[in-house]
Amino acid sequence: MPIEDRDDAYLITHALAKDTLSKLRDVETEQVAFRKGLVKLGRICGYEIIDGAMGTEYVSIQTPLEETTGERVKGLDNVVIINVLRAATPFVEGLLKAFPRAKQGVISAGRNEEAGMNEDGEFPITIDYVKLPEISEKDTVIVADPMLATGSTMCTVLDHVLAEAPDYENLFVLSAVSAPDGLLRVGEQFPQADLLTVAIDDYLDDDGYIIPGLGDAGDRAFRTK
Ligand SMILES: O=P(O)(O)OC[C@H]1O[C@H](OP(=O)(O)OP(=O)(O)O)[C@H](O)[C@@H]1O
Ligand SMILES: O=c1cc[nH]c(=O)[nH]1
Ligand SMILES: [Mg+2]
Repeated sequence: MPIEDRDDAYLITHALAKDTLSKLRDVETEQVAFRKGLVKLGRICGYEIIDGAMGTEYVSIQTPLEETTGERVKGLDNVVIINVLRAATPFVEGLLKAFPRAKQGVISAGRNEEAGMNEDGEFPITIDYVKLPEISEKDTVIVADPMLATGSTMCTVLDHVLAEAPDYENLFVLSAVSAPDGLLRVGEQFPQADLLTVAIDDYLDDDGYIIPGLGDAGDRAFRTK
């Protein structure tokens, strides 16, 4: 079973996903390998979403020799992927290999780390840019961000995504590494979303970093520190 149902999330358990995430965690993995790893992980997660959540339908196929029955993934033309800048950019590049015809939305969201976490364990989030495609009831929406820490970013992003359609249900939140606090926060505020992740880590440190995590995904992919 490639996707395992846990109480707080669905775990993507494909062996290559675990292998790729382990390379991403390694402090010795430098920028290029880190970015490529995020692309690869996005592709694997995309394939797993297709396999575990979308299913196939039978279609009639004419081979060069005779007519037969084949299978086609259902709903591949009705996928929306939301890229949460900045760390999700390489992750989304990988997802697009699985969903090449997806409509894409972009939301630039950043944690105000200087302000720090408030007493409820939330960061103030600055949103600089929002450009979303029209989302229809038929669409499967995947909001991708490799890191789900306190969940402050994802909750703010989902507020924007669902502004026009608050009851929208065909919704996946996809991350590579999640902290229990973030899963809890997003799960409570957006019970209609299915939370998908490759790993649920142990806890958040005092600066809101996931432990053991993989460090700062944006900084490692973009070499900003
Ligand atoms: O769950 P949260 O506590 O909100 O943390 C997760 C967010 O933090 C990181 O982004 P960051 O703010 O570092 O911006 P960046 O992607 O530009 O590096 C990460 O990419 C998530 O978007
Ligand atoms: O551990 C963390 C937490 C937030 N953002 C990251 O990139 N890493
Ligand atoms: Mg971010």
